[in-house]
Amino acid sequence: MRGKSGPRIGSDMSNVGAIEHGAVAIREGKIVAAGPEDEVRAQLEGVLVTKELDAGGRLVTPGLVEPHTHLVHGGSREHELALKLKGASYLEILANGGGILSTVQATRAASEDELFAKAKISLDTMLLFGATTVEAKSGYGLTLNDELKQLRVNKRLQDSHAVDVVSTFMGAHAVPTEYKGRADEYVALVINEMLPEVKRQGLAEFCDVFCEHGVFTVEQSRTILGAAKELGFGVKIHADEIEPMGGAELAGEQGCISAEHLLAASNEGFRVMAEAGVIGVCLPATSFNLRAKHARARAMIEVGVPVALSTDYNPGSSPTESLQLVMTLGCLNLGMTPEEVLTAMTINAAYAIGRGERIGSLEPGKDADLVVYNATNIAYLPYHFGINHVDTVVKRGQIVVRDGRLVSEVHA
Ligand SMILES: N=CN[C@@H](CCC(=O)O)C(=O)O
Ligand SMILES: [Zn+2]
Repeated sequence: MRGKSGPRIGSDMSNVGAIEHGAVAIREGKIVAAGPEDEVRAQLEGVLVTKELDAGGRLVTPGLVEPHTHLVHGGSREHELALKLKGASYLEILANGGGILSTVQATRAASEDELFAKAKISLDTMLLFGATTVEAKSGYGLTLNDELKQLRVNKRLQDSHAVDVVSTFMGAHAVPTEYKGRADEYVALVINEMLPEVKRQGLAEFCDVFCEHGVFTVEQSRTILGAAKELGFGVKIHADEIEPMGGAELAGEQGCISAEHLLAASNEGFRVMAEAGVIGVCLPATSFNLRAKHARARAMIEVGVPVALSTDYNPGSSPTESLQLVMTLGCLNLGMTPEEVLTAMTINAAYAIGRGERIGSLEPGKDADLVVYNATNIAYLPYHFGINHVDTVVKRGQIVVRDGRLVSEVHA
C-alpha cells in the first residue's frame, strides 16, 4: 500500500495501491523499500539480506490500527444481554446505575495488576486478529486515583507489549453515581484536578468526552475539550451516538482529531467535520451489538470526511476484539467496499490517533508493521466472516505472531 500524506478522503479511500507480486524490505524495524518484488530486489542489490519471509502469494497489509477502544476495565456485563432482549435501551440501563456505571464499580474494585492481566489478554487477542497499534481510553475510574490507575495500565502495556498502546484520558465518560444531579461539579473536578494531574504524569496524549443526552451536554463537553487543549492534549469526542446533539458540529468547532460513533449526526455536522479535517471513527460492531442504526459512512465519504473504523472494544456496547468482524460489518452494514474498509483500518485509523506519518501504510520510512493472511485478496476477509485469517504479524520488523499464534519469545 502506498500513498500521500494525510488521511484519505472520498474516492481516494478506494485507492489502496495493491501490488500483485509485491515485496517489502526492512532494516532496523523500518521499511526501506516497498513495491513490486523485482524493483525492491533491484534496490537491494549489493545489500546483505539476513532474513527472508515468503508470504507465498498471500495477502499482506499494513498492521491494522485500532483508533478507539476501552481496553482497560474490570468485570464483564453479560447480564445486560437479558435486559436488552427484554427491550431495555443502552441509556435506560445507564440511567439505572448499570452499563458504564457497573463497569466503574468493577474497575474501582480491581487492583492495577488485575486490570493489567485482563487487558493484556485482550491486547493479545487484538494482535492475533491483526492489530499492531491500539488506542485505549480510561473512563471507568471516574475518581482521580482510579483514572490514574487505568492510565498506568496503558503505560505498562505500552512498555511491555508488542502492540503499541496510545493512551486517552476519558474522565468524562459518565457522571459517577456520587455526583448524580451534580454534573457541573464533576466537570469541574475533571478540569481542575484530573486533567492537570494526568498531564503532569504524562499518562495520556488525548482527552475524550461522551457528549450525549443524559451524560455530558454540548456546553459541558466544550468546556472539557477547551481545558484539555489548553493543557496540550489532542481532543476526541463521542458524538451523536444515540441522540442528535450537535456533537459532530462541536468536533469541527473544537478542532478534534476525531469524532466517534456519529450514528445520529446531521449532514451539516458532516460538512463541518469535513471542512475542519475531523476523522469520523465509525464503530459498526457497537451498532450491531446494540441493535441500533448504523453510521452513515457513505454520506461521510461523499462529503469528504476521512472515515476510520474500530472495534470500540468495551465490556458493554461492543465486547469484541476482532477487527476482522468489523471488516464484515463495515461492508455489509455501512456499505463500504473492502478497499475502503482497509483504508479505514490502516492509514485513516493511524491519522485518527496522530500516528499517520509513522504507521498505517507500507512506505519507506514507516514502521515495519505488517500482517500476512491466509487469503489471497482483500475481499476474502470480510466475505469469509467469523474466523481469524491472520497467519503472521510483524511488528517493527519482528515476527510477533506466527502460524496464527503468539511467538513466545516476545510474549514472556
Ligand atoms: N458510548 C460510550 N462509551 C462506550 C461504551 C462503554 C460501555 O458501555 O461500557 C462506547 O464508545 O461505546
Ligand atoms: Zn467509546
